[in-house]
Amino acid sequence: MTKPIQIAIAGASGRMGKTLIEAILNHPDCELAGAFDQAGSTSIGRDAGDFMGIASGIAVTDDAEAALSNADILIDFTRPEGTLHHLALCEKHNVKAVIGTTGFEPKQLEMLKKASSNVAMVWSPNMAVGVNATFKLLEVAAKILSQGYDIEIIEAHHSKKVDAPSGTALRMGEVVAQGLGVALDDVGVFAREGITGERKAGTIGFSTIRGGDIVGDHTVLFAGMGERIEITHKSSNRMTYAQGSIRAAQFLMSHDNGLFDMQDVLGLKTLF
Ligand SMILES: NC(=O)C1=CN([C@@H]2O[C@H](COP(=O)(O)OP(=O)(O)OC[C@H]3O[C@@H](n4cnc5c(N)ncnc54)[C@H](OP(=O)(O)O)[C@@H]3O)[C@@H](O)[C@H]2O)C=CC1
Ligand SMILES: O=C(O)C1=N[C@H](C(=O)O)C[C@H](O)C1
Repeated sequence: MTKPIQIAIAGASGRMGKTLIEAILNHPDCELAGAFDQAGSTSIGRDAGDFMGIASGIAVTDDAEAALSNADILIDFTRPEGTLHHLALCEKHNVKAVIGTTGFEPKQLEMLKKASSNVAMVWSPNMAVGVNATFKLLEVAAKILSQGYDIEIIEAHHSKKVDAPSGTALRMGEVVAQGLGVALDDVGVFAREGITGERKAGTIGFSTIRGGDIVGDHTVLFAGMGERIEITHKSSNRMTYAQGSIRAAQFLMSHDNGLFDMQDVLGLKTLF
């Protein structure tokens, strides 16, 4: 019998933190090794399973190092500055990391990549299997529709989301741009207001919707003359992100260092 994977959760009281704790407590091959959050969070000192009426035996702490001390893997869905701090602790304590946080500035992303030379890490803006399948579909669509189609990416999320466009929308833009043989930095259009002039051919536009409890919708629109193609993914439950994160944790158990994404975890890079 293989030993259960010991997993610590950062941002334990967040939307994803709680979903991850629920997924781990219900998973036959994983154990909750620690749960932590920021000092001052109302969850500190409470049992990590409190919100679902379960006694997990793990108290939420504001001592990240203590929470990581018995962990094989950290799963972190917090904010870029928090994630980078936690990664430094992972380096110190030889803990692998599954990172779902989005909204990194380019400099912060460099720091994350640097940490992966010592920490085995999966970082993906979206852990859901369906979204990663959609990335693959977009790769193909962009190649077929590279001429004569205007490309727009529309995303919608709940009112509490703090970054825009979503990490997933940006990754979709990167995948499409790569399919077109250009860099997203050169063709991305992130805002339109006033007299914008006609749409410039070859650009990729982004639109953001924020409202209510929308878990996460993404559409890539290829608008041609006389026809439109829309590739859409809609999330209705955060558990898909949590289950994907656990698959990422299982994948990392056989790696000592390096930066991977969900395409690696799901074996999609070599599919076609
Ligand atoms: N890759 C994927 O599949 C997905 C990624 N995400 C991303 O995950 C992140 C979290 O999303 P969500 O759970 O909705 O957000 P929440 O705001 O619900 O949760 C964030 C958690 O992180 C904590 N936190 C905030 N700032 C810091 C910090 N500087 N250091 C340490 N902890 C901090 C919060 O604590 P406090 O409450 O005290 O502020 C809270 O517990 C976002 O970047 C989001 O885009 C979300 C879903 C799927
Ligand atoms: O903040 C969220 O909720 C989500 N964030 C991720 C992103 O920015 O792409 C993934 C998912 O869309 C939910």
